Amino acid sequence: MRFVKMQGAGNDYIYLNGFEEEIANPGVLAKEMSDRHFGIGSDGIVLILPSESCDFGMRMFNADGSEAEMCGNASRCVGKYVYERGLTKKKKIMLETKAGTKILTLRIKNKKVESVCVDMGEPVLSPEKIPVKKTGASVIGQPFSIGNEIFNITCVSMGNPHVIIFMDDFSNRDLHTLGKQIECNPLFPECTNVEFVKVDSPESLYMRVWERGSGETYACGTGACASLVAAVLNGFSHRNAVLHLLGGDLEIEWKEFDNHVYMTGGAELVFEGEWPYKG
Ligand SMILES: N[C@H](CCC[C@H](N)C(=O)O)C(=O)O
Repeated sequence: MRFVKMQGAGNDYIYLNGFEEEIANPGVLAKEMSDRHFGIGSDGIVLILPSESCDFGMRMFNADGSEAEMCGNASRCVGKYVYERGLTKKKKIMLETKAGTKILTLRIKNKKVESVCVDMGEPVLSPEKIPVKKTGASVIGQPFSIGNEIFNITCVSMGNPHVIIFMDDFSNRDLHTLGKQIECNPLFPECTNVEFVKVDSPESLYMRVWERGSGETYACGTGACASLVAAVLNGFSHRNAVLHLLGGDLEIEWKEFDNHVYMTGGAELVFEGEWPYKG
């Protein structure tokens, strides 16, 4: 099976072309391929698929084999893949995901995709839709205790669940332990992605992420969008800010006129190859 490994802000996935390959058991494949010692090594796999309602479809599986509704960094890489490999000539691409249709706008330079802006849609704040076991219209800066510490949490869905914790400094914190403890806490019936955010200025935020199903990754596009929304709701940032992640920067804007969040960033090919059929 042919595969392509790509990364967006260091969030690396293996992309499989569903137009050419029969991909049975993608969850099992995701676990095997993602293994950094016995496989190719990645944060998960992404299937690029035909779609009846859109130009293309995308499905994404975490490194543990679980399927996520949406992946921001992968959506930009899919844009680069389909354009540069001649699957489309369009620079505005409708992408079907489990979290609805996302619109990609490609910026092209010398026939290459230089960056992609994704209309990520509206953030979801209602606890039962995220889901988070809380009452009320939203969860913004509410206390949540883990071990003997109390954190203020803000919950946002960008098609997939996110909990955002603002910290003055996360450089000497054990985010792995904290991330693991929060990811499948009973408060989150479908588990959650966890973002730790340090506000640098109203236009600049530092973020680290513990992803549901993949652990710490270098970046998370939906997480960056959710963090910006959380920062605005808590009065920490403007509606347009740069999110600095371990693997690079993303520009996020939560527009007032349509309530949609727009994410702009790069997408890069790492390498491609062939995966042997096993069994
Ligand atoms: N890294 C991805 C999100 C993966 C989300 C996944 N870990 C889940 O929701 O289970 C992004 O760029 O948006």
